Amino acid sequence: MANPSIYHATATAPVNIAVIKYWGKASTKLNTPTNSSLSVTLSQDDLRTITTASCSASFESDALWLNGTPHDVSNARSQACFAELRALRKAKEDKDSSLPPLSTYKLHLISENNFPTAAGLASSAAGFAAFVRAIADLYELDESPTELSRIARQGSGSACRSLFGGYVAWEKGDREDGQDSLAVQIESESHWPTMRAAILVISDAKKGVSSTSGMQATVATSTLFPNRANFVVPARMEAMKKAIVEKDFETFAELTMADSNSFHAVCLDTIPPIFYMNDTSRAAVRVVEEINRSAGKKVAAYTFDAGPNAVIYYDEANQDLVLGTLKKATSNVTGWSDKYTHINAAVPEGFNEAFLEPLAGGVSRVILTGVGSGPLKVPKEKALIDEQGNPRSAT
Ligand SMILES: Nc1ncnc2c1ncn2[C@@H]1O[C@H](COP(=O)(O)OP(=O)(O)OP(=O)(O)O)[C@@H](O)[C@H]1O
Ligand SMILES: C[C@@](O)(CCOP(=O)(O)OP(=O)(O)O)CC(=O)O
Repeated sequence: MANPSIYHATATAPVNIAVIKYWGKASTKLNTPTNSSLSVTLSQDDLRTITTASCSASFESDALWLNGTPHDVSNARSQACFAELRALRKAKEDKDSSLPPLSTYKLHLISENNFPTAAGLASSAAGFAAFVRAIADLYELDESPTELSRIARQGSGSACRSLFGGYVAWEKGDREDGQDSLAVQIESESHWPTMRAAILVISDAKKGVSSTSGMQATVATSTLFPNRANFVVPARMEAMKKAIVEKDFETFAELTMADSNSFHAVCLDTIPPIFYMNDTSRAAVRVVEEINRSAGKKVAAYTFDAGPNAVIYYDEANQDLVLGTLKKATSNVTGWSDKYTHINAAVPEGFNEAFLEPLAGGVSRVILTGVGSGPLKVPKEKALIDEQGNPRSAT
């Protein structure tokens, strides 16, 4: 028999990979950034978090199960998200006394990522976006994704961008209280639907230096950093928005690669230095540069987050050039199945094949995906809880 006193809602949320990177906090308490950033939301057909938010008068404490294991929610970031969402629900209940008092109930969240957690594949972004979206749906909140992004930002900065599909900016904001540090959609996924991303998984181990501690060390010690945050990124944000609006892939590629390199340069300039890229990552950079050189124009753009994995953006029009080359180097790894059997493993004319070998051995898996939508509602019957409120798996 269903337990009528358990309320629940389920949502999925996407990963986003920044092309102008967030690196540096203006306030660690508010989790506001030193610079604005901009990302592409990736398709949930390939990478997604699914989260069921449930609440009941019978629950004794707030709790989260992540991939089947209890996960701490006593940290300030999760607590900030809970508190803000409860306050919005409470305001609704105060206006309408017929509403059940969900804001007074403890929350149980059950969440699953269908990709490695804490491995530089933006799990915290999809994770906190799904966390906030699912609770907002449970509470039937009317706030817009931009308003909810202010809450998700406090869970993990990059999460604020995962509340939208397509091309998303996180405007750093200027206010002391962080209220204007929000995500906005620049263009939806349908504006430039031919944008594709090939992720080369070089390591799915948990990374050595977390983004949070890494960026704080950079702000504290890098002399290159103020120039990046105050001058380089603001100009790039404007140029990147224009490139996206105009669907100008060459400019998009130039800016994406330059910004990834600038971010990893300030990491190297941190004391002690932080290395996220490894030899295989650098081999991926050389392969992309060689694809572009031999094609005579920029048809591919690499970017690396706080880990060694490469994300390579390209336009579907150049799929054969880009995927053909990547397939030639990595055809033995998983990810090339089904939809990609027709891609001929071949390099562009004039491509120097000596660049392929250093990449070949270091890639463990490819994930071939594209631009995608923001969070989605999941029907009640697919919730990650059973009728008694116990966790159950999505698969
Ligand atoms: N589905 C989820 N629900 C709630 N929290 C999550 C979820 N997935 C990940 N997280 C949180 O994010 C943390 C991992 O974030 P971390 O920044 O270390 O790695 P990452 O996001 O995979 O990498 P990066 O942000 O550098 O790309 C987890 O330990 C957990 O606290
Ligand atoms: C390199 C990045 O991926 C850093 C992401 O940092 P997080 O959003 O994980 O950091 P916290 O706010 O401390 O949780 C660049 C980016 O996504 O913009």
